[in-house]
Amino acid sequence: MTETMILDPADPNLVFGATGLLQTFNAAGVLGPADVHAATAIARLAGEADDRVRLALALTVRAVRAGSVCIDLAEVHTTSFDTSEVRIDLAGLPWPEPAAWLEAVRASPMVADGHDHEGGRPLRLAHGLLYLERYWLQEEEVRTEWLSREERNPPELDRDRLTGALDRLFTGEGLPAGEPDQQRRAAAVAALRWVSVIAGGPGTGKTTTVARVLALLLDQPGLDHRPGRGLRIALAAPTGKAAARLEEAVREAADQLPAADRDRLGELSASTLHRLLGWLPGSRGRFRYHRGNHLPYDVIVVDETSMVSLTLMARLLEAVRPDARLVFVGDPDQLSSVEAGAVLADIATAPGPDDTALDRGLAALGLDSEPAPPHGVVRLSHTWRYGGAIETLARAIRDSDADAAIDVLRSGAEDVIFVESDLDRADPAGLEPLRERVLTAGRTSHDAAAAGDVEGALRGLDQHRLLCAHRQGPYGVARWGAEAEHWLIEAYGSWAVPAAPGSPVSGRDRTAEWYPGRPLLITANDYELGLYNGDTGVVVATEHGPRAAFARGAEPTVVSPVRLDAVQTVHAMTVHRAQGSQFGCVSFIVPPPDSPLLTRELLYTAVTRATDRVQVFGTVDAIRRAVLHPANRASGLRPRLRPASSGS
Ligand SMILES: Nc1ncnc2c1ncn2[C@@H]1O[C@H](COP(=O)(O)OP(=O)(O)OP(=O)(O)O)[C@@H](O)[C@H]1O
Repeated sequence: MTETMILDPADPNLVFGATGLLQTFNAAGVLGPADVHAATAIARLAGEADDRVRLALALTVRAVRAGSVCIDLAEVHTTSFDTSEVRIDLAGLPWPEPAAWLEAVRASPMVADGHDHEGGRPLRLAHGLLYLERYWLQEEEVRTEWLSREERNPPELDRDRLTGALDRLFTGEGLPAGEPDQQRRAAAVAALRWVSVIAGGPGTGKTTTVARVLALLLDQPGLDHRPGRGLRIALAAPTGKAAARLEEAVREAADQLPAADRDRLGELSASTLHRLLGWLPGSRGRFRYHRGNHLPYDVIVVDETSMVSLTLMARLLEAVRPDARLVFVGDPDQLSSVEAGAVLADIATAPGPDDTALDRGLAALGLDSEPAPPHGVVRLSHTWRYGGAIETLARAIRDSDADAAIDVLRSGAEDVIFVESDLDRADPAGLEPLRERVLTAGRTSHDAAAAGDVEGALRGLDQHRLLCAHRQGPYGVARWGAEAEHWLIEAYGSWAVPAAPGSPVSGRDRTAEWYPGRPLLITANDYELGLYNGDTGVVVATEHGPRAAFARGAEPTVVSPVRLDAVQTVHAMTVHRAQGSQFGCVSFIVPPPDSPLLTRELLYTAVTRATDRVQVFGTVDAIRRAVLHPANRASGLRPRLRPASSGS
């Protein structure tokens, strides 16, 4: 929901009847109606009359909506909750004095005070942070499940076989002289631990490494090596699109393995995490597999882990047998999940105790040139897919080097275009590269779709994607999607629109609405169809009438439009929604420098969605601001990823 500062009696964001601090913070746009209502109702039930405690509760609810797991009462007055598209002046608000506020919260009957306090209260104050109890429990679950896997005796392995397989599968060929083979190291760590992370940016060979890790494990003696028997392997990702990409990429990587390894691997398919966990209709977050009914797999690989929320990670970890290997794959520098948590980034940056078992294991494999990485996280840094200006730009953003990022943007490189333009205007200058890409990709997709070519239409769809940070306003999806649609109509005429301009909705020609090449966005999960919020597809003309096609590994999902409940036309989308996908060309509308959404992770994620060309539209000030401002998601996981005895 967009927050606003405007005090308008008809404003749906204002809660009439709110009192005290809740009213003030609601009127200022810090708290939304959901936060105020939740805090009022819970405080009433708990008999809590202290205004400051009600405010703390409402802010905790607000923080979760903005992606944080908890709040720090001493810091919250400086927090810009980053779902807001408008910056709110926090300094002018009547923030309670922090020490007294903390004491009031600590004494409240709504608050369980301390790590070990019994549960059953709505809030928990632990390690200086205030949580909704539900998120505290999930964070504890992730922490303890992760640590219990670290503390178990390492998996038993035949070291000689492992060394032989590492030598066969990781030759280091193609790496610059002297550069250590981090893929080999990541594979060894994945084999030697119950839980590990293969981290890296696009094209660093994460999936290639996954295929080889699986080959290493299948090479171990004592297993029935027939595909589908012996070692039971699951591949999963948070979205349908990401699962489809994982399946395809593992298949391609497997094709490059020596024949015997390839045969042992067989055909692997990937699913969404929801499907893996056994989504139950109408169960509101309960899954078929859980602590009391573990998943049957021996190895579970999860791709695009940056998109996994705290809640989903907690459900996954409890559902996985303690003696199953978990390999997480992802890019910790990307935006975090839409829902609360930044689990991958937390784990990838958490300090850890010395891992002596892993040190010994790596030494036995001759991989002891560096100490064992904390928490089994190995970062791949060599890029194999492309080395052009996109990579240089991504690296500069990740390294927080604003001057270097601006140099690349202005370098005139073929694959990085920077249009320095004031997008706040009605008719901004320099949009020609954007218009050209919109028209070319639209044409390709339409022509293939009109000819009934599903694959071609889907390929056209991925040729170009227009990304924004905001939904509304001069920098938002609504404006830029309409702009793109306008260009398409102007260039190609009526096929590019759902109905003739100006025609009343009731008089709409239903077939015209499903015109070939119409780009679609799914806006709610549909587990029956296996389509998920954020999936994109395209309408294709078939002999049976128009059909909606979605990329799904080897076989696209093709469904009748009447079966789609939550779908809209997508000419532009948010960067968040584009996570887990890549496109030939990406055009990114950079928000203004004062946008709370403008973070390093946002810019990095937008830029790295492109494989061949990125077009950035905005100002140098906004780029500089983004590069220098990392996202700020509060969570207690990073500092607490160590045994409780060493840090409560
Ligand atoms: N060690 C290697 N030697 C040669 N080529 C490699 C190596 N590792 C990866 N590649 C090649 O680099 C490309 C990217 O690899 P891969 O798809 O595994 O990367 P990724 O990190 O999974 O990428 P993304 O995150 O974009 O999906 C592939 O074409 C792959 O064949």
